[in-house]
Amino acid sequence: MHLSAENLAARRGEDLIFSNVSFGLGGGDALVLTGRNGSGKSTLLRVVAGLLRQEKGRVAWTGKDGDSDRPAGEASHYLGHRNAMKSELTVAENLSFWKTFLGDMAGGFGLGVDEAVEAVGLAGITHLPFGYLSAGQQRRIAFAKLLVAHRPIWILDEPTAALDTSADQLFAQLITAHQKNGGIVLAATHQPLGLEKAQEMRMTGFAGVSEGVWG
Ligand SMILES: Nc1ncnc2c1ncn2[C@@H]1O[C@H](COP(=O)(O)OP(=O)(O)OP(=O)(O)O)[C@@H](O)[C@H]1O
Repeated sequence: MHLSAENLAARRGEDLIFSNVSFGLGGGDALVLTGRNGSGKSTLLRVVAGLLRQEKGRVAWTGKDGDSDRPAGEASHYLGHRNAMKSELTVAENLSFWKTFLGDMAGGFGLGVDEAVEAVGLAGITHLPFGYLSAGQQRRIAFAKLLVAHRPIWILDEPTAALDTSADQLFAQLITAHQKNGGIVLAATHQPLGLEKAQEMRMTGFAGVSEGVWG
């Protein structure tokens, strides 16, 4: 499996936010985007997820079965700043909706709703409306959405915002487990996620990017 981005450029409104961004990730790889506020991290994630059209360049993934040059969004989970859950529905109803709506892609199976909630440390609250949960609990349930349907690519925008230290560690373990299963992770963050073997790409706005290794 391979996710590749070549010479991407993106515009928001009138402004070119970045250009000439390229990377290639294979199964098990993680790329962490860092950089100041407004440097274009969320914009790049949204382009890769297929939620925003790029100005230039291409992004594509090739599946295990040789299914090549497909839009990366087809194979991705996207966890944005917002949690994509309905406040008035219960946790179980929200996650069941996503499990049915997304379904599993070839190559893996999502967890059941109860198992996924347990995996994010919140067993026993699936009957509560999502809107009753604390900000950190809501973020944990949003993360459980990644577990209920199989997608090889996880695109994560500030996944640990509003989380306590134990949740930070839990998310790092879940992301690492995804990598060990051959998954790809692309994440934007202002704080180290504690991932093993993650590459870093520092977004510097229109001036370009520099690459290094995180941790
Ligand atoms: N809809 C829009 N129209 C015009 N400009 C936008 C729009 N959305 C974002 N921008 C601008 O695009 C630039 C990049 O924003 P982006 O959200 O990608 O940055 P970021 O690196 O993720 O920032 P942060 O660290 O604050 O989350 C910013 O200058 C922002 O003001």
